[in-house]
Amino acid sequence: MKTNTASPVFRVAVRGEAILTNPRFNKGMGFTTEERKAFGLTGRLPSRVNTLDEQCERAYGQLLMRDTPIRKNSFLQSLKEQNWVLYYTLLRRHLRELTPVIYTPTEAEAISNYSHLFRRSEGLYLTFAGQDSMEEDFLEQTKGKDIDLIVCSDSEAILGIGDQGVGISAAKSVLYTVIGGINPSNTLAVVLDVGTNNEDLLNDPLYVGWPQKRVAGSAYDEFIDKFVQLVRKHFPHSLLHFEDFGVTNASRILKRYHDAHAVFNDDIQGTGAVTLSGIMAAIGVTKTKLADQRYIIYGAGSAGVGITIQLRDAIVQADGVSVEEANSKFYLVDKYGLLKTSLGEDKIRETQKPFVRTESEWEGDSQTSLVELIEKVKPTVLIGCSTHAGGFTEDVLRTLVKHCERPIVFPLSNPSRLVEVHPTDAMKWTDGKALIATGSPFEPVQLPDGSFYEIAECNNALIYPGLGFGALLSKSRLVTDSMILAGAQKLASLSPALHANNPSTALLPDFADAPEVNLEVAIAVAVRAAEEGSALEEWASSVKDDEGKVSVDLVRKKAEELVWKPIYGQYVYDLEGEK
Ligand SMILES: NC(=O)C1=CN([C@@H]2O[C@H](COP(=O)(O)OP(=O)(O)OC[C@H]3O[C@@H](n4cnc5c(N)ncnc54)[C@H](O)[C@@H]3O)[C@@H](O)[C@H]2O)C=CC1
Ligand SMILES: CC(=O)C(=O)O
Ligand SMILES: [Mg+2]
Repeated sequence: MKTNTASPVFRVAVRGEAILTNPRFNKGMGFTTEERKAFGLTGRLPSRVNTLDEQCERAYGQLLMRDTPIRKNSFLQSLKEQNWVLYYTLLRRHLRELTPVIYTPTEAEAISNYSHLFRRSEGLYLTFAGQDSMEEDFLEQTKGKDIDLIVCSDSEAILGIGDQGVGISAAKSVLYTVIGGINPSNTLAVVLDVGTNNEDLLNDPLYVGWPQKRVAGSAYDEFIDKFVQLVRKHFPHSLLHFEDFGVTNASRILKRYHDAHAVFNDDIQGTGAVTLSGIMAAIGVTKTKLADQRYIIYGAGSAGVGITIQLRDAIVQADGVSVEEANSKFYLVDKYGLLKTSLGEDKIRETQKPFVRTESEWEGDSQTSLVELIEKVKPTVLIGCSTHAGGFTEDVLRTLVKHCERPIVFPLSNPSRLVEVHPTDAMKWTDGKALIATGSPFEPVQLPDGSFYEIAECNNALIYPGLGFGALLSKSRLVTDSMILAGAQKLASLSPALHANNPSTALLPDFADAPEVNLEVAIAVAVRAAEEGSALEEWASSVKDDEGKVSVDLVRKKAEELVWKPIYGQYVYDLEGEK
C-alpha cells in the first residue's frame, strides 16, 4: 500500500481522454490549468477550475434530484466509475445518509436487479466455464497492481435475499475504503461465477452471469481452490475476504484456508465480532456478565453459528468457564426448530454440532415453538439471523420480557424488510425494556415516556473494515481469532451506551463515526498481531519501544500514515509514472 502525505505529488503516465475516463486519476473540473496543459485536457473541459468542495456540492445536488434510494444508488455507482476522489469524498461527508444507499438495504435491491441496472463492469469476473484461462484473466486484471485486499463472493447467499448469481463484492470493497481507509487502487472485487439456482435469473434473457445451474461438490471445491492458489501465488501478503457464500460452503472454505493465508469470512467472523461488541455493550448496561446470559440464536446459518462461536469463545476467555459449559448457554433454532439430537444427522450441520441440545433435556417435548422455548429457557438474549421477516412476534417478545428485566434483542437479518421484528414493535411489546440492535439502519424509537431510543446498527460493516486494515497494517500472514477478538473488544469499549449517562443511547457507535471507530479497531488488531507474533516480524519490531513492548502510539502513527484519504494532490505528467 502507498501512503499519503498532506499534499502529495503524483507522477501519472495517462493523459488526454484516457485520464478523463480513468476513475482513479480523473479530477474532472478539478484539474488545474497547469494540469490541463500537461495532460492534454485544455479543450476537453469547460474553462472554470472547480475545487473539490464545489464538485461535491454539485454532485450532492445531483444526487438529491434522484428521488428513490435505488436511483441514488445508480447515481453513486456512476460517480464511482467516473472519479474516485469525488465519490469517496461525497460518501465520507454524508456517510450516515449514504451508507444505506450504497449498502444495506438499497444494495440488496441493486443486486437483485444487477443484470437490468448493469452499465459497466468492475473488478474481476471469474466464471466456472472459463477456468482454463483463470490465471491469464487474473493477471490481465491485476497487472502492475499492488493488490492488498481481495473481496470475493460466489453470490449464493447475498444478504438475506439468497442466490443472486453475481454481486456484492464491489459494495463490500467500497466500505473497506470509505470506512477502513484502504487505498481503492490496492483492492480487487472478484465475482466467482459458478452459476445460479435462481430460476428467475436463469429465465431472464438479460441475466449477465453464467446461465447454468450452480456447480457443486468437488468441481466447485477445485474451482475455489484454483482461485485461492492464484491469490496466494501472486499476492501472498494479501487479505482474502469471503462474502455471502452459501451456508454449506462458507465455513468449509474458511476452515480449509484459515491457517494457510490471511482469509476472513465476513458473515461468520465479521458478524460474530460486531455482535459480540453489541452484546458486551448491552451487558455493560445491565451490569451482568456474558456467562450470566442464556442465548437463543434464531437462524443457525453462517451468521448465527459465527455469532455463537464468537460469543462462546468470549465467555470462555472473559469469564473463565469451560468450553462445554459455555456451549450449554446457547439454544440454536433453525428452520426445523430447536437443534436437538432427535432431529437426526441429516438436519444438523457440522458447525452446529457442538450446540445441539441433548434429548434427555427435552424428553417428552415434540418440536417446541419459539414461544415455548422461551418459556422453558427464559433467555436474556434473543438474536435473529434467520431471514424470517417478522419471526419475533408479539407473543415471542411478551414471553421474553415476562422472564427478563432487560431482554437483549438483536434482529439482525438484512435487508430491512427481512428484520425479525421492527424495533418499534420490539419496544412496544417489551414495554420499552428491550436493548436493541438491528442489522440494517432504523430510525430511533419513541419510548412510553416520550424519549427516543437510538437503534444501533449491528452490521459487520461496522467492524470488518478495521479488522482488515489492522491485518494489512501489521502485514499479518493470518487473521487469527485473537486478532478478531481484540477488534471486537475495542469496538465494544467505544459503545456510546457505556459512556453516555443516558440509557437511551445506542449500543454501538453510529455509522457516521465508523471511520474513526475502525481506525481504533485496526490499531487494536495490529497491536494484538504484533504481540502474539502474527504480524510480520520486521513490522512488529518497528512498533516496539525501548523495552521491547509493543507501543500503541507507534502502531497508531503507522496506521495514520497508511490511511488512504480521498485527496487530489498535484499531478505531474511522467511517462514512467503510474497508469
Ligand atoms: N447484521 C449483520 O451484520 C449480518 C446479517 N446477516 C443476515 O442474517 C441473515 C442470515 O444470513 P446468513 O447466516 O449468511 O445466511 P445462511 O443462509 O447461512 O443462514 C440462514 C439460516 O437461517 C435458517 N432459517 C431459515 N428460515 C428460518 C426460520 N423460519 N426459522 C429459523 N431459521 C431459519 C436457515 O436454515 C439457515 O440455517 C441474512 O438476512 C443476512 O442478511 C448476515 C451476516 C451479517
Ligand atoms: C451484512 C452482511 O454481511 C449480510 O447481511 O450478509
Ligand atoms: Mg454478508
